Amino acid sequence: MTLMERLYKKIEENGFVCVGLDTSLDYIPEKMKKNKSVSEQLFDFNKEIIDNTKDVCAIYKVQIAYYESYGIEGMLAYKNTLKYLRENDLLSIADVKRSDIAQSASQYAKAHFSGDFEADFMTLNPYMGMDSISPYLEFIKTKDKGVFVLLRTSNPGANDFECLRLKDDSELFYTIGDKLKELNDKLIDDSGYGPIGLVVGATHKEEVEKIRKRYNNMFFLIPGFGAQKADSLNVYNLLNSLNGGVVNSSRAILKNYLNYDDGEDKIGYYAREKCIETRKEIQANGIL
Ligand SMILES: O=C(O)c1cc(=O)[nH]c(=O)n1[C@@H]1O[C@H](COP(=O)(O)O)[C@@H](O)[C@H]1O
Repeated sequence: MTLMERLYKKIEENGFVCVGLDTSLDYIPEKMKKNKSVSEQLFDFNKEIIDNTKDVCAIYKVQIAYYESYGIEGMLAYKNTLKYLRENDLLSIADVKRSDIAQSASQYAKAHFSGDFEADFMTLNPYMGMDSISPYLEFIKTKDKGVFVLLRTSNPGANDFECLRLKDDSELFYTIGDKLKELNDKLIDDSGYGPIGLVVGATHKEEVEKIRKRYNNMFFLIPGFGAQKADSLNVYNLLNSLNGGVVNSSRAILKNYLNYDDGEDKIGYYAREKCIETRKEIQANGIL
């Protein structure tokens, strides 16, 4: 089975939620931290989340900044989390948002598609141009990996550059999306899936249907639901196509336990409940 086939199978079996492991020591209860190194604290929290959510989510996204910010100890937890996911036949996205000249991009590809930090997918920033994306193709083809490229991000500042109007009055991000679609179309395999996905935030109501239609045969990574308060209807509209996508939620899942008196003893249980609730809220808009 190819990587994309495995991803679609996970979605079919477990639903479309992507659990974001944006893990911070600030969210980990003191009693769980006691007598442990920082890397153990972060990893043990992730393990609790993973063990309790693996049958109610499609994939995990590990946001690297949360680990880098703790130095070597954090990166040890990052490495061990990816290893644990791999060993348990679970899929991972390295949320690293890389962008660089081709030679450096090749090194990023090697760093995140092999060795200590190997993940199944990586997030990329396309603003340096297509030669900053193409070095990843070698790994995509030889190691069956995939990338998610930022298209329309969920933050308010997305409007600063992504939406700049070109001479023909179209917004800049559509030029980027069209180029990525062209590339992905060439890579679609016999199963009908391509390895280049788009990151489309669900916080921008106006254009979600247009984006979904225009890139109908591409897979979407959809952040913004949960802590960033995107409307569930936007998420539904972004998912609602043959090629669909996954919906990331990070803090709302990881910190759900804080809403309950017995939460500290049931961190994984409440993360699981939040995954199920997320799925239901989005599905309330229609059949997916
Ligand atoms: O690429 C991303 O994952 C991403 C793109 C985007 O447009 N917006 C966005 O929030 N993200 C990431 O998605 C996650 C959202 O986290 P929560 O807001 O806690 O659910 C974070 O890891 C962000 O870095």
